[in-house]
Amino acid sequence: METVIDIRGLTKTYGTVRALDGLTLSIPRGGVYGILGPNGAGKSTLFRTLLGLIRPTEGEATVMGGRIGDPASMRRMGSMIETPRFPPFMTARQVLEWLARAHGGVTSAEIDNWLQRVGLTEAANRRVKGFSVGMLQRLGVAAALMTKPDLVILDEPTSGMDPPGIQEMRALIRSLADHDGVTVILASHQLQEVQRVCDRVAIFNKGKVITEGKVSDLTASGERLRLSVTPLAKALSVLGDRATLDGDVVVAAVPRAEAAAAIKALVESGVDIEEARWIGADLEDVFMSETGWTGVQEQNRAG
Ligand SMILES: Nc1ncnc2c1ncn2[C@@H]1O[C@H](COP(=O)(O)OP(=O)(O)OP(=O)(O)O)[C@@H](O)[C@H]1O
Repeated sequence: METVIDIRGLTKTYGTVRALDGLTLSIPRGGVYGILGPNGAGKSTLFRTLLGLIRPTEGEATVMGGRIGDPASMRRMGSMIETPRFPPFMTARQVLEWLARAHGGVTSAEIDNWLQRVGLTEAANRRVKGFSVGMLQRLGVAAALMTKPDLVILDEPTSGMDPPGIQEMRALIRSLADHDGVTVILASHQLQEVQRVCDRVAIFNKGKVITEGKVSDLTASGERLRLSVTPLAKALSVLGDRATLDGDVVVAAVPRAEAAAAIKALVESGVDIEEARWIGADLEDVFMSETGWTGVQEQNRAG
């Protein structure tokens, strides 16, 4: 596997807080890679470290073969960290022209193309001080990509966007990976979006990677058998702690290899099975089980 980022034992401490705690991770070239984790898990700290904005306390990382801060590697990397800020009196086009002059090698046709790809053609000549958060995010993405990086890091690229904006951003991110050959690394709390757009993800907690893999593998490993049965109580007692009740159906965490035996046990106990089908876990289920988060805990906190 060709990698764009190799991280070995990266630690960043702030006083007693270990924002990154011996983090080790390799990110493959190509595709869209998601970094997930609850608030404070260390996602932004990792991005800032990779971009050379903060120094790690221990450990090392290479970005496209170069050490952190290596100018040749940094030139091949674009980024948008949090909602970007631009001089408010400039128009969107002026912002890109200004950044293009600083970087060099970006034509005005390319600026037009990026304005169009991020959906800002109509707003191109409006001052950014009137822009919504979502519009600033789009302009930030155009600014990050205009210099034709091989790798782009996007921290919460859809935060503050409305559903159509999120959909457009998803299509843009996919097209960057699929048609422009850019490796996209993004952090997001919007797990449904991540599941739709990312090829692989790493789930962080407390400065460490707790799970990493292809989205399809992670969600397949959480498959459940969904059973419409009567009587419910009998089915629950036969399946034991493998089963939970979801409304009026039983959801059983039974491996495929054991499914036939579980169904036979139900039938032999006098349970009628009206329907049995497999349902995949979604990324939210995987995230919650890996990070130990439960809806009940969250409701208790809110209450
Ligand atoms: N400059 C700083 N000074 C002190 N502590 C910091 C600093 N930056 C981050 N931290 C702490 O480091 C930990 C990791 O923070 P970080 O912002 O990397 O998490 P995150 O996963 O990006 O969170 P979020 O999802 O909320 O953006 C947190 O406990 C945070 O409070």
